[in-house]
Amino acid sequence: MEPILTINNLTKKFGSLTAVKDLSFTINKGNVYGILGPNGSGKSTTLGIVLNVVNKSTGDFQWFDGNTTTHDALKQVGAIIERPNFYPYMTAEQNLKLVCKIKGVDYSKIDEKLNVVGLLDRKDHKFKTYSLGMKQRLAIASALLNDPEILILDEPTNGLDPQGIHQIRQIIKDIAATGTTILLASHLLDEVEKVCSHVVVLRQGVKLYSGRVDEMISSHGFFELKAEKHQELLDLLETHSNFGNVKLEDGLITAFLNEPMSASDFNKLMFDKGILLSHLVKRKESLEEQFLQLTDNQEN
Ligand SMILES: Nc1ncnc2c1ncn2[C@@H]1O[C@H](COP(=O)(O)OP(=O)(O)OP(=O)(O)O)[C@@H](O)[C@H]1O
Repeated sequence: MEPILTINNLTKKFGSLTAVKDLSFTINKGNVYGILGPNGSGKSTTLGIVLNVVNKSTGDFQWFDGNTTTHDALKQVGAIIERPNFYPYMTAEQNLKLVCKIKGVDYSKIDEKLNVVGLLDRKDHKFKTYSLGMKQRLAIASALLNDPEILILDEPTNGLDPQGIHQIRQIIKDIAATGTTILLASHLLDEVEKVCSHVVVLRQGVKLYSGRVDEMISSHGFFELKAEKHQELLDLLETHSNFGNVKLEDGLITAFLNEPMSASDFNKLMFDKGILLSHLVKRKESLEEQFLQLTDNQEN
């Protein structure tokens, strides 16, 4: 496996607040990674550090094989960590020409990248006439102009309507299918499930889980769960054939998942009953526990 980004024991403090704590993970070439966590869990801070816009406190990170400086490595990184910002009275094409000049990229890339994001037929329209979704797609086209090794996106579907969300997710998948590595931050489990192959789950700056998305919840084993609608959750688990050994102790429910279950089926089950989990811990083995925090996954 070819490493794109390796993060080792990274910590970031803002005064007395620890935004990222002792975080380690590796991004390998060709995969789609999500950093998943509720607001304030340290996602943007982590992205900011590896993109050199936020200073780390302690720990380390290295791009690629570690033989390139961060400054040089970032020339092979496309990133969108802010709201798309282009000249409003210039067309999409004119805006991208400016980006090409700054990045030293040939204009011939413009049509190619506008095509990737489905904006080729709108390239003569002024940026200010674009919808939010189109603005985000233009930002993606812009980030792709120099054919980056990795595309980094912070909350790529925030504020978009369902159609806009669907389009952006599909575009990300299309880009990934061409071999570009993707790293996106999201507070939506749904987004990570639909788009990502791998995930790093953060809560209050601490890594709770990292690994494949499909292994996050799908394999059978013991779970600890908590929800406000306590009784409903108990009833659901007790009557559902795929759960056994359901117990309640000190407000914490434990259950055994008899058969593998996809994360989306699991969430649908909870969602249909109106149950919002505040805590879900999967006990993979008795000694090694893997934690998942799904607190705000269904609020949107
Ligand atoms: N420049 C800063 N100064 C002080 N505190 C900060 C600064 N930037 C972030 N923080 C704090 O660090 C913590 C992590 O913030 P961060 O933005 O990384 O979280 P996040 O997971 O990206 O959440 P969100 O989706 O809300 O941006 C938060 O408590 C935030 O208030």
